[in-house]
Amino acid sequence: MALKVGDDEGMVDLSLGVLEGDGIGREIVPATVRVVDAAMRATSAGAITWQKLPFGASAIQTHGSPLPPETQDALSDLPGWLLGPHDNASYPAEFRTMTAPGGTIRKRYGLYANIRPAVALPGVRSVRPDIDVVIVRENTEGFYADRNMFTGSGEFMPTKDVAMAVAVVTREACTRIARTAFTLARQRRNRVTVVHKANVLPLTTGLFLETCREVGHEFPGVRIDDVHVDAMAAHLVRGGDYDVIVTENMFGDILSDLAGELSGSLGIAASLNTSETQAMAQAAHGAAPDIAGRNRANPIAMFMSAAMLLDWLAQREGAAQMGRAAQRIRRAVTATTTAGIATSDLGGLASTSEFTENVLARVARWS
Ligand SMILES: NC(=O)c1ccc[n+]([C@@H]2O[C@H](COP(=O)([O-])OP(=O)(O)OC[C@H]3O[C@@H](n4cnc5c(N)ncnc54)[C@H](O)[C@@H]3O)[C@@H](O)[C@H]2O)c1
Ligand SMILES: CC(C)[C@H](C(=O)O)[C@@H](O)C(=O)O
Repeated sequence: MALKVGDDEGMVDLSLGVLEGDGIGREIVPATVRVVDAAMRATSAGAITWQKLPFGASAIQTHGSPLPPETQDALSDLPGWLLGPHDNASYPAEFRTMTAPGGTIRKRYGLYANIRPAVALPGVRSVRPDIDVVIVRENTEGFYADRNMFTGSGEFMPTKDVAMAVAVVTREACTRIARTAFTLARQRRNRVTVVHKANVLPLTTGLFLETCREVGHEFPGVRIDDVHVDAMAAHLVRGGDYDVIVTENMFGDILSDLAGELSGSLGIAASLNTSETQAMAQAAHGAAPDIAGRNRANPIAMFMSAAMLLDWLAQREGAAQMGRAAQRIRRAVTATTTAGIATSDLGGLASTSEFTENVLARVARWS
């Protein structure tokens, strides 16, 4: 792994990957690199060497694949990276039949836990200003699994008039994601809510629920309850108070977009994908082709995802200064929104670059 804790001060010498992706990724990812570098400098946390790797539509042009082998090889050796959103729906037809590249990366590197917090920011509009939940999404199975007994890969068509997708749920994957959720709840408000659909899918989501309940016995201080996914959608809008929500892959995909938008905008919905050894910062939102190239995208989700990555690396390596750099990014973002500066998705007037410059100024100001 390309991470060295350099000296007694905990300064790091670190290589991280950068995969810009498509659409607004080309705006928000370079902005994030600047913000992370500024926060590392301001906290004397050390230096990051960024490895820019081919990914997305531009990689189809240059390397014949949205996720070329050289990118995959490079990621194997890195402790972490920033992944911009891809606009796979716009790729040429032969690439649209493949698993979306973001999903492929999660499975290829075993990034089984997708941690997606939803919390409102000060100073900007929010449907649920009180929301403070973390959705822990199982990232490798369900309908996204690419091993099934019929084809060994995702969806298939037994005849030209019938299409099928087989959801895979294993006790092993449920156990590890449940442990992630309960461990996180211990650092928060000691409550885990399992979201499932066991009234209709008692074998697959039933196994998920049963396994989470079993794992709950390992964490006696943490309260556990469960809610059907359709009811959870209603409870989240209505104002239900939850702490950690653990759920399977596709339910987590949908509920995290809902929770992000309720907190203010999809543009602030951060996420971190992790295994035991690697982590990938990735906004929960997509490439937003409707606003791409117009300097209108909200970069907060990507900034906050990067802060989550720094925290994860800091914890794993015992490099406390990197945790301070993460905290510096979060404080600079909230100070900026508190000052009433926000992009249009949050009701503000700032462009992506104006918002970024404001955050950069605040990152430096406290040094
Ligand atoms: N993680 C990923 O890489 C990822 C996630 C979701 C969708 N996608 C892909 O992105 C493409 C577009 O998908 P979609 O339109 O369904 O979802 P989307 O998340 O790209 O956009 C949904 C809506 O949210 C807005 N939005 C999203 N991010 C924003 C931001 N940072 N700032 C301001 N507004 C923002 C968009 O303008 C749009 O109105 C598709 O090709 C899809 O497959 C990729
Ligand atoms: C584009 C797609 C692979 C992705 C998903 O469905 O997981 C997206 O919605 C996300 O949440 O990152």
